[in-house]
Amino acid sequence: MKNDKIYVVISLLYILSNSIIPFINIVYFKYLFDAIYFKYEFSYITKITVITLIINLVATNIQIYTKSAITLRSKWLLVPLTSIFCKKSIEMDYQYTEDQSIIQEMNRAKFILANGDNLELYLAAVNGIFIALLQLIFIAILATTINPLIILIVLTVAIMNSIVNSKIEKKNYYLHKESLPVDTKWRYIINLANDLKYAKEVRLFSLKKFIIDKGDTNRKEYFGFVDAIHNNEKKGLLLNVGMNIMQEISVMLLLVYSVIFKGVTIGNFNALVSATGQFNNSFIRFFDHILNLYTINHYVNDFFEFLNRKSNLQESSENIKLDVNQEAKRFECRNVCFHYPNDSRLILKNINLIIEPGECLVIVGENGAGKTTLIKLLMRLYDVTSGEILYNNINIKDYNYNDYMRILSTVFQDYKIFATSVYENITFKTPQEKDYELHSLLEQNQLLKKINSMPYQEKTILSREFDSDGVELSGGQSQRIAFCRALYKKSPIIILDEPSASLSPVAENELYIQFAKIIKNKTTIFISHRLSSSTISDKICVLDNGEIIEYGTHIELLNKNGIYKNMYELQSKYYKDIV
Ligand SMILES: Nc1ncnc2c1ncn2[C@@H]1O[C@H](COP(=O)(O)OP(=O)(O)OP(=O)(O)O)[C@@H](O)[C@H]1O
Repeated sequence: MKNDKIYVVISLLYILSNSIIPFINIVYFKYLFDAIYFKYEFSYITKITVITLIINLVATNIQIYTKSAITLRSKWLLVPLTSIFCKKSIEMDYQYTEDQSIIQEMNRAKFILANGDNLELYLAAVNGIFIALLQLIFIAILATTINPLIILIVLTVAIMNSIVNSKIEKKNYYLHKESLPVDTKWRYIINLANDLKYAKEVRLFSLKKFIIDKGDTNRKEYFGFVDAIHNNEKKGLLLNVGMNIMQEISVMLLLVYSVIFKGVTIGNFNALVSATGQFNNSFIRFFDHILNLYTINHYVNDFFEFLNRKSNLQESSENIKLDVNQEAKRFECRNVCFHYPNDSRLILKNINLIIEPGECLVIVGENGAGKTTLIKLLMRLYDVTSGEILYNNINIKDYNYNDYMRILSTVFQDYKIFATSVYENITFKTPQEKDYELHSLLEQNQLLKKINSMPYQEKTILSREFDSDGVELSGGQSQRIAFCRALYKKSPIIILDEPSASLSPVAENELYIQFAKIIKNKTTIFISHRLSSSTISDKICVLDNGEIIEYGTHIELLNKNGIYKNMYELQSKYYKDIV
């Protein structure tokens, strides 16, 4: 209704035209047979025939027009619904993207949109229910005026059939639900063969057999579910056929009895035969549609459950505004402890840390020490389990969430380059003729020469997926694009999670020197495994098993003769050895 009011009007016309046709025809034949049997005048027969024909003609035309309009509009409805889904997917908490149960819920919600037929089927089921219901009402009224017992028999059998079918559909929905993760896994496996991201690993580690065997094992498991679904359907069909045969025999016997002993006319006999057939058909369709609706409704429920999923981030009534143009302020972690929602293991324990405005802090530590997790908390991708994080002496939960996101810029370890132009990849704006800011950023990050050599300079698409003139950048070049993106955002705080992972040591060194020039007054927090980066930092924080074990300047930590000094000396020894 919200997205397409005309659809509702068209549907009403469609429902009315479809439900009236069978009823009119049964009534027509009733009068026709009686007219022939009782030898009515020919003009009477002509009159009822012409009226029936006109009604049929008008109703059929409406039916044809509305049916095609409905098909078209149901397809169109996919567009606004997909937008709603995309909007929610983007707005939902980041932490949900790491939660398997929510990823599964999202996949089930996608089911209604993924294949346009599902939405069409859903809408057709809604219309079908109303059509069948109106047909049932018309025919029941007609048949009851002649012999109510017949409707009773047909109704009983139809209800029994429907109960059997609904039980089977319910079982099948749960089987299908169970089969979905298996199917998703299969899609992931076959994707490994086609997705060029994995092309190198697949070839170098001879993964052909590994992938195909895994795919085959998975399919066997999946077909176990498909088999069970088919067996259920077979059982249901057998029961339906048995009950229908019994119903037809008893109705026929009753009708013959009514004609011989109860004086039912030949017109009424014919009307009852047609009415029971039609009633049966309409009832089966009515329940078929209800079942379809019931089954798809599970997915529609998943769709709405996903849309209605509330944010897990703790809301604060404060909603304090932040100005993105303001200078950086002080960050403070006070007794911060954290565990992930699906795991009670404490990943961060009593973190106390101050990051002064404009300071450059490097977080170092072994794999799994909790560095990225600490950054996720600073970025409010997760809320702390206990303790608090303050920005400008105010708990970060009290700021308007979108404002808070705006003051942060990030380059992740697994940053993504989008299949769009250099310009859009950095600015996320529609291209302008001359963007001097972008130009100088490209220059500072040593990308200008490369970009100028591309077929359409900054308008060149950074992928060959849709465009043969597109360009695939190297890891280091892509990382520089990600840097430009973070700097173009002009936020006072920059967070970098292993920003130099794809750079050579020389390039890394150059990047840090330039970076130090560019960031000037910004607060910078970054994770790095290469300790050469820590020489440009103001402070270093060493994390071990979720705890800060050392904190201070590069010189202070070297003098401390602790873990940092060991790590640093080990790494510089490698560099020297290489040299
Ligand atoms: N979404 C998650 N759910 C549950 N546990 C997680 C999640 N993400 C990370 N962890 C766990 O938290 C711990 C710390 O991970 P984190 O990524 O913060 O470490 P890190 O110091 O950044 O490691 P690395 O240097 O390898 O990137 C690890 O034991 C990891 O398994």
